[in-house]
Amino acid sequence: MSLEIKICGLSTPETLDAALGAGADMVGMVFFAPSPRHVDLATAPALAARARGRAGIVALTVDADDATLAAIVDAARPDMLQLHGKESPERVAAVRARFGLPVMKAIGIATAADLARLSAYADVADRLLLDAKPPKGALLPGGNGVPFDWNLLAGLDLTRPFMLSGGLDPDNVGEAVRRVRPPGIDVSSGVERAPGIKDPARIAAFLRAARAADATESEHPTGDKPAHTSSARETSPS
Ligand SMILES: O=C(O)c1ccccc1N[C@@H]1O[C@H](COP(=O)(O)O)[C@@H](O)[C@H]1O
Repeated sequence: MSLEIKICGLSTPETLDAALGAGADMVGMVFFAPSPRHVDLATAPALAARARGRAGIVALTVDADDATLAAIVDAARPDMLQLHGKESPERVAAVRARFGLPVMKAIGIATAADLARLSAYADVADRLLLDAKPPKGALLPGGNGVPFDWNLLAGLDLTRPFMLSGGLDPDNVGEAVRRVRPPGIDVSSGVERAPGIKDPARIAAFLRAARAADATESEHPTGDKPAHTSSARETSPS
């Protein structure tokens, strides 16, 4: 299965087209007012219509209540919900049941202790997004452009597919793909020229570098099969 690539925080038709044209598998819209990438409910339908059928549409929310989620689902008709706040496993399960959409739960990683939280979420989410924990004082829970120590993922054995994120950019994504060999990757600020302003050239460079590393790794693996693939199933939580 080839690497799935998500470009997140797209908020204009031009940059959305850049991501689609460069071959992104998923495109993310951020519904979180403090973010410079925030998309409002009036803008979302046209953006989503542009992407529909060409890439998976992911709606990113942060600790949103049911009414807010309902409005977002109504406006964007996403293919997947990304929960990027402090949602508990119970809340993830409830959102999934209520909206009937696959859910990707973001988990902040800073130390090995953070990995202990993964299995509870793997039981209820369709996918996990392994992101860096926000730096102290950060205004956003994600989209901060900081990586975490990928060595922490060595030997990880997950029952769900995951996406690697946090501080990826066109220069480091090849190394990330070769070292971690994640099923998917996600990027936001690393393909911007300024906070919230996506750069079509950086989007294309990111996809090129990631695809090249994935192709090389598939043809000439440089290491052992990563442990996280040993039991990962493409099934959904019941
Ligand atoms: O992008 C945002 O503005 C954002 C806001 C609130 C929560 C998450 C957000 N983005 C997600 O964070 C990861 C990592 O971002 P980055 O690549 O390090 O900038 C990104 O993939 C988004 O899914």
